[in-house]
Amino acid sequence: MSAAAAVQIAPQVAKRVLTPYWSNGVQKLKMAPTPPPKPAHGLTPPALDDDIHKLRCIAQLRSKDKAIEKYIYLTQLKDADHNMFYKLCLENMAEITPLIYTPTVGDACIQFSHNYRRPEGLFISLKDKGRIGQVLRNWPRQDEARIAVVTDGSRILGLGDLGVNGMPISIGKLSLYVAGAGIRPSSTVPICLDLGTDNKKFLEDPLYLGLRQPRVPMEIMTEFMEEFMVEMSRVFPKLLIQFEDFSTDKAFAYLDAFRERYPVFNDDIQGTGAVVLSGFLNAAKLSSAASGRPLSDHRILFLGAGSAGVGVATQLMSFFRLQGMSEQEARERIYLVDSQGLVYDNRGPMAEHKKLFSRKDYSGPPMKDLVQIIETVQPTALLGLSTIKSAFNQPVIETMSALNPRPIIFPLSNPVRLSECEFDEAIQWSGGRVIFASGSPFPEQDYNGKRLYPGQGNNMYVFPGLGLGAILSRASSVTDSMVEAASLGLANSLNDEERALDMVYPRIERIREISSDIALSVIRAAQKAGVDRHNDLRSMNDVALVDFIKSRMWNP
Ligand SMILES: NC(=O)C1=CN([C@@H]2O[C@H](COP(=O)(O)OP(=O)(O)OC[C@H]3O[C@@H](n4cnc5c(N)ncnc54)[C@H](O)[C@@H]3O)[C@@H](O)[C@H]2O)C=CC1
Ligand SMILES: CC(=O)C(=O)O
Ligand SMILES: [Mg+2]
Repeated sequence: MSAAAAVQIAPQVAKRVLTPYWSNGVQKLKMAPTPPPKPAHGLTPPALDDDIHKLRCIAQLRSKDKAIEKYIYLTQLKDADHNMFYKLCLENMAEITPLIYTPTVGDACIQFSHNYRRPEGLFISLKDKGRIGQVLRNWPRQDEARIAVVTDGSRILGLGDLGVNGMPISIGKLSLYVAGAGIRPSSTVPICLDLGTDNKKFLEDPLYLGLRQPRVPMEIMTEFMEEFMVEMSRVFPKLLIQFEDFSTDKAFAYLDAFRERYPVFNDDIQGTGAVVLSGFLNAAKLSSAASGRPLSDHRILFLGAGSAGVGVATQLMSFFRLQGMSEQEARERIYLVDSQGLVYDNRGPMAEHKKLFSRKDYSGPPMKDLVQIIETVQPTALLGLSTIKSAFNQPVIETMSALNPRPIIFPLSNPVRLSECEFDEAIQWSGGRVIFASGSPFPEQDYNGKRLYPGQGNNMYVFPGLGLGAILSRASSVTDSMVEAASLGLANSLNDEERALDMVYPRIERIREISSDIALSVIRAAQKAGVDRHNDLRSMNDVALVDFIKSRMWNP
């Protein structure tokens, strides 16, 4: 924020919007997302040098024992010197991503109200209904805004309803937009909506920074969301919106309600669908090479039928359809299991989002035991989006391994402590044959003298490139074809070395290169769908377009 912009904000307004309500004067107002200019000569030590300072910063980071302390250090570094923060991110992606994103961001959310130090992002609460536009106009960099990550805190990772403590998830995702796709930091807008919380512990916590009331009914939230989206499009006409970590009912409802009207996508449904399809395609190649089974013969079993599980199932189904299967054939490849067991028609009433994949070919008693379900379904792939730690136990993995020479097992729940299994367990119980990807990172393992690499099946591989492509093409909406293009762009981005190591996702260190490939595919898909508004890009060939994409990436 420029100094001029800072003085235009009446202090009492800035305080209301840019600090959570509960800070109530306890907190001194200080807004500084843009770093101050370089201090004049004499105001820094004589031997301060950027390259050496980088070593000093990484040493300070590594000197902290706890991940949450490292998170706090990095947050302060981002405030004080965002160039240095992003330099460290880009040069140490594998080390820093787990600190600014899952798993550590989960703890940062839980502790947000306790660790809060200074304003970052926009907080919009139920109390702002009727004047949301006025609140949005308090954002200091309106003209520059290109991407907002918006959460209502109702389902943060697998941690449940965290209310206004969900803000760090919007901040963390946007840091990955900057690091991973070169989105300019000043064009990112983290937003947390406060519609109350049903988290009893937070409601009783005197330090909790959100409204002290239960979540409002869906009808009231929908009126709020309508006003919010209209005002967002007025105040930020060039903005792409990513909905993040809304509870499943809201995630589907608001994606459906707004996706035709505004450039918006839901990361948990669509981003996760895209990233898991991509990893599944690479895993299926490895698995099919061992079993001789064609892609059309794979059967995928999901543990978890929420926004993420059904989002992935939908993406897989649409891919199978592109391969020439009928809708029914494609649907029949997929089996959902939720907290009540296998999802099938005769089980009784069920939520709308599960109906498409509800089985019609089973009508016996409820089937709850995962081993029994695996023996009945005989899946080639087992995907976990259930938030149930250790659900993929030894009998489950042994049963998958008895059925498949190379079982595909993806425990995708976040953060790491909710993962359905760990990498070393999956290796031991499958005799080293597992093809593995998880939502949060696990370390590489050695088994029988061979190094094995876990994939990270996390939407962080997709949303930066998808967002970059949508922003550069000025897409008026985010179509299914753009999401699919992002997924296939990622699947094709493995290089020879990664393929030789049986990896299903590329190394995270290559994220910039991957994001530019994904952005190219997304822009082409937007053009094909006719939703692009930057028509000059149409006449560029792919080489010129990739050069253009790279030239638009911000570098620290
Ligand atoms: N790897 C990635 O990129 C992503 C991972 N996720 C993770 O996926 C998880 C689920 O997210 P959502 O679908 O939005 O949540 P959700 O709460 O809507 O879905 C959870 C599902 O698991 C089922 N479930 C709960 N207990 C179960 C049990 N004992 N046995 C079988 N099923 C059970 C529920 O019935 C529900 O269908 C979260 O941990 C989230 O962090 C979400 C998005 C992206
Ligand atoms: C990765 C992600 O978006 C989630 O766990 O919700
Ligand atoms: Mg999410």
